[in-house]
Amino acid sequence: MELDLVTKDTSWWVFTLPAFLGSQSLSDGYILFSLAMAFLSLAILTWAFAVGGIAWKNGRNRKGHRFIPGPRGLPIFGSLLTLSRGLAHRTLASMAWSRANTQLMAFSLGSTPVVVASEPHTAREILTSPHFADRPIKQSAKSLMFSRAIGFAPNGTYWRLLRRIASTHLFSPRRILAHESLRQLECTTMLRDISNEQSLNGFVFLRKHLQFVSLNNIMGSVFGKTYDMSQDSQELEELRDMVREGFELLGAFNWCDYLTWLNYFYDPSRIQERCFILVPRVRKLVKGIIEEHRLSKSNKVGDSCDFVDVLLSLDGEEKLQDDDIVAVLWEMIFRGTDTTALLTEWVMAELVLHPEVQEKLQRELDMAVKDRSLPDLTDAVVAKLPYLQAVVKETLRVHPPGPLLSWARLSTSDVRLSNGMVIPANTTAMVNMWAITHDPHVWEDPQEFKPERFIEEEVDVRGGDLRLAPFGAGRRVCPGKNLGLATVTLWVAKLVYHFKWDRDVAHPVDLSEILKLSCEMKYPLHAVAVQRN
Ligand code: HEM
Repeated sequence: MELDLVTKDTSWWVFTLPAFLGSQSLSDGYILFSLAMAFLSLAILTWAFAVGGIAWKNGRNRKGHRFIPGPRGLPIFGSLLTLSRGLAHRTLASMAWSRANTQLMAFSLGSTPVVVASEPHTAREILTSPHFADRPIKQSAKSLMFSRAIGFAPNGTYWRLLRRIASTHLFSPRRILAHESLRQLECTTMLRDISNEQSLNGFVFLRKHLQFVSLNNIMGSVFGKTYDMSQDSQELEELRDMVREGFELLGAFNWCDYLTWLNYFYDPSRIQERCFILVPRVRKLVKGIIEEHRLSKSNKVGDSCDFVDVLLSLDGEEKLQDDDIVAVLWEMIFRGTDTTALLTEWVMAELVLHPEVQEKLQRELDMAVKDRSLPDLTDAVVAKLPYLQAVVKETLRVHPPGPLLSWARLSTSDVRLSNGMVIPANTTAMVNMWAITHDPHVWEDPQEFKPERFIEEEVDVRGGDLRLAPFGAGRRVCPGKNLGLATVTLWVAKLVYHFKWDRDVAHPVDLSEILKLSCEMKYPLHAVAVQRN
């Protein structure tokens, strides 16, 4: 409710301004000036009394017996200017640490009230509360149909149906196992391509290979269709271009999400316009694949069918409209490709920088293959290798792909926390996982890359332990976590078993980050791959 009022407060002048500007009379000029001054004074006064900034006016953050502290930011903008550029997770962590606001900090993004938790206990209370099972939806996500997909569908019957279908037919252990042969095949192709590139250039640009293999991987299990880099160039290029454009649009910081009145005249990145151009292209491609499935009438059942077959076979109350199927499939391509590729790239960068860790891992992998007299590594084998698991966990700790857990939550009613603070309804809630995993009160030597810490202590990274929950937690926890972990673990195992990875002197490893939809290496990894097996 409050959000609506704030929107009205700030947008009325957009309509009246042109009339005033057109006026010639002196008295109209005075009126314009007085109104502007009145508006400014009101904004400054409201801001001056609102801890947390303008969106927390009228004591929104004082509903509990402890108030929620936070920075005022600027009048009208709140903390928008501070957080619109750079690495928001690091800026928010510094703010929370320097003000001792780690439990919960309130701030304003324009007219949107936001809280951020930077400590495991409050993070758990937020993520696992049924009152935070909704998400605020960005303009671009809505325009790109994501409100009909799992990630942004409001908590309700439709969202529960989608989660149930996906959990049973895409993410269950049986389905993940059924698609192992595809993962193996794609990985073998990647290893061959890496070897070729190394021979040709003397180094490997790993991101290109990881992005391609992850796209093919998800296309295989979701659409039952994979691409050959050398043959399917047109459709593949179209798909890659659409994914790239979608990432950019979803990841872009859009001022209009927080200052809705800007919509009328300010869209420097042309986000709306580009979304409108992208959607028909996505529809055309995905609907084409759906039609192919309908025409093939293969009636595939059981483990051999892909996710499109499953969605098309739904009947009765479960039956989905074509547009909803497109949205669900499109989201899977999105979530399935970036996270796994970029996490693997971070792992490999750390292994290049820490040769002692790489050697220890190689010894573990060599032993696993030798002891079992295997020709190569499998999902079942790698899942039981403690050091490999520890290396992946340590990378998730140092470089969580979603440092702010990618997509925020929205409170649907006033929520009282155990510390006495009350988060009012309609508040955007974030968890700064990066701050938690870099907090010296939570992790010893948090800046150091030390996989051994996970050998000494078993930590559940799938949402059970909020000291390290890179997949979120609670009912909106990432449904692709097991698939993501199985994929990354297998790729890392094979990359390290088959090659020794060294630094490339011409391209030093740089761990700088860039925060888009996920947090990526700003400078992609280049390394020298020396064949081992
Ligand atoms: C390394 C891999 C991955 C990481 C780190 C990751 C991380 C996350 C995070 C942090 C969330 C938000 C959770 C929350 O709000 O509590 C999320 C949600 C989601 N993820 Fe993942 N993810 C990964 C892989 C995948 C894969 C492979 C897929 C699908 C193919 C996927 C599909 C989704 C979907 C659909 C949601 C929305 C869930 C909902 O709102 O109900 N993710 N992921």
